[in-house]
Amino acid sequence: MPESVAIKVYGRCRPFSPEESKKGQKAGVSTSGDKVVLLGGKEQSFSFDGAYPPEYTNIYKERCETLAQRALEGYNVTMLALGGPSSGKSMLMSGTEEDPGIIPQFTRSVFEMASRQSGKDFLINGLSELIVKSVDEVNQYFDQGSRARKMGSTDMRAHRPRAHAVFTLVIEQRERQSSKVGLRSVVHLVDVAGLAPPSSSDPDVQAGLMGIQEVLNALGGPRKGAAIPYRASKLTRYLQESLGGNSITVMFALVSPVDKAHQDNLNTLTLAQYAHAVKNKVKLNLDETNQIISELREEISRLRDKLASTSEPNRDDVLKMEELVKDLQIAKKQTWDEKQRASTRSEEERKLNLANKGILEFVMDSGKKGNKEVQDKIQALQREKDQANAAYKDRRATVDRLKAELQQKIAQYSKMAEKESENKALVTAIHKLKESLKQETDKLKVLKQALLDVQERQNMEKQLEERHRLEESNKGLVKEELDRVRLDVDAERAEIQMHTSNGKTYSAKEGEELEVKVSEMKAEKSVVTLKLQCVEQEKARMARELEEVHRLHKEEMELQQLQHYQTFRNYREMFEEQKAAIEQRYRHLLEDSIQDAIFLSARNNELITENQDLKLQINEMKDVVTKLGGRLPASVENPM
Ligand SMILES: Nc1ncnc2c1ncn2[C@@H]1O[C@H](COP(=O)(O)OP(=O)(O)OP(=O)(O)O)[C@@H](O)[C@H]1O
Repeated sequence: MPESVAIKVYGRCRPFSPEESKKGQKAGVSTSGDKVVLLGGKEQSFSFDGAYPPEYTNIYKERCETLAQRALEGYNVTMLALGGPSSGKSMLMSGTEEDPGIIPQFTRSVFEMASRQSGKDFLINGLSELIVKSVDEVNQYFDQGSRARKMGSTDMRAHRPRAHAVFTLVIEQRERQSSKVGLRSVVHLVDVAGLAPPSSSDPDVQAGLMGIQEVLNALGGPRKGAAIPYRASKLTRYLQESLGGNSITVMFALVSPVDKAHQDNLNTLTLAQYAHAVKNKVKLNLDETNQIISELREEISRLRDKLASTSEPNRDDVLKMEELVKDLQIAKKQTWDEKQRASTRSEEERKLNLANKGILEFVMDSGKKGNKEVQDKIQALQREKDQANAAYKDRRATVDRLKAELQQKIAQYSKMAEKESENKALVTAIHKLKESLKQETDKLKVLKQALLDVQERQNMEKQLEERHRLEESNKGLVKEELDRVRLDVDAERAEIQMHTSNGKTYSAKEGEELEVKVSEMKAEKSVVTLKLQCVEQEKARMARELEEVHRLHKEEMELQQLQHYQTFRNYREMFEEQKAAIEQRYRHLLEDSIQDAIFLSARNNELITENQDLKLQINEMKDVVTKLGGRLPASVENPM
């Protein structure tokens, strides 16, 4: 049961800017308790759920943090900043690096709270499509969006209303060890572009502003009770659940402190007053995708059995089947696994792009030291892959076009052309198209395989190159070490020889020291040799691991190929069934037409005979009448 929850509204007055103070601008607003008071000739007071004076800095902690918890419990949440130009909306919602606003703080709370809930999986889709895994990722996307949105000057005197900003997080969650239905909540964090005179040149921004005003008018203002014009703008369509629907909504009515902003402040507070009277219908959002999918599957299988049991399928059933399959495809895209797969796919694509770039850089600076031949090979394979990709795309387009044409012809055929010759032409066209489709599909398969082969070869080459580099550098290190030991020994030997040639004799103590030195060097040499053996062993181990990875990869590829083959076979069987049904229908039509032709030809012969008999009778009558001296009427004289 939805729970009736009022939209919470808080007034907020920003501080005077240094420039405003310097110019000695007059104050136009004060706050007292839950009230915001507009000063001036006639004071106007507006009561809300709270009112924050300029010096207050703890709004997030006090009003927003608990909403992160509610969002994680499965409730939709909206936080909306409304106000005239330069009233402090961006400062409140986005803030600055030193003083972050509601959006960055809220996303941080969501991730922190989610990470504390062990035993649950979360899927957080930021900006509607991108699955985000960390606060930093969210912030990065948010910054990009903010930069794109900033159109107007930041000079407070020269404000142009800029775009509305809606930052949306979709939070999906499920329990890891349970089949319980998951939860899915949507969070909208909205900065509505300045409620200003219609000076904006962007009709979409203006439409959004007007839309919000009209919706609030109809929800809690003078037009209360009238139909709510959500469809008036994109913004209001998007925020339909936030205003009067299923969402816990908090609105911040932002006012500028200067009396020059009186009209903007009055507009803002009046609208906020309307919002204060609105009650939303809030409920827990269960993610029932899996249940819907199994219901659709059951219905499809029932219908399939029904269609299979009759030789003349009912057209409505066929249409319904198509609809159900479409629904199933849509529902499947909503599953957790599919979303994760999509997310992984886009992540892999991104990594691949970066990897390609990285390889190119590596190629450029490794000309001197790297294995030039292997690098050239990698580049050539990359080119081959690009070409194969392009060819694959072309073929794919041809196959898609042929498929579409085939579908069209089949549809035409099933609508039953009147004349047999047209039918024949269509059947011939269908056969031709089928043939071309088959050929193109085969070519496509070959291309796809070639593409996979190239990719695999490219990976192998990259791994070989890496191994080669490691090997070379290890060898270099060991060689350096051995050379050093050898040089030491040579130097020592040369010194001894020099001394002895100069007639120097060694005492027993010196001989002993020299022997110790020699044995130390021998030990050092054997350590280096041992290190070399270790490196060789490590190399052999890595080679084995690489082979294992390659084997697993190959097995996985074969499995995938088998699955693709199975899918292809299923499609072919389905296609063959449809073809047999169409041909059978065509044969029945042909047989009926032949029967009709035989019947009509027999009937025609009968009529010709009857006609001849009638002509004979008429002639006989003419003879009789002529004999009797009479005249026949003209119509009998000249029978048709
Ligand atoms: N709480 C605050 N403390 C200090 N300065 C603030 C505060 N809120 C807003 N300001 C300052 O007031 C000016 C206007 O604020 P802001 O850009 O957030 O307004 P806005 O309503 O988003 O404007 P617009 O809709 O026209 O883009 C900025 O210079 C901002 O730094």
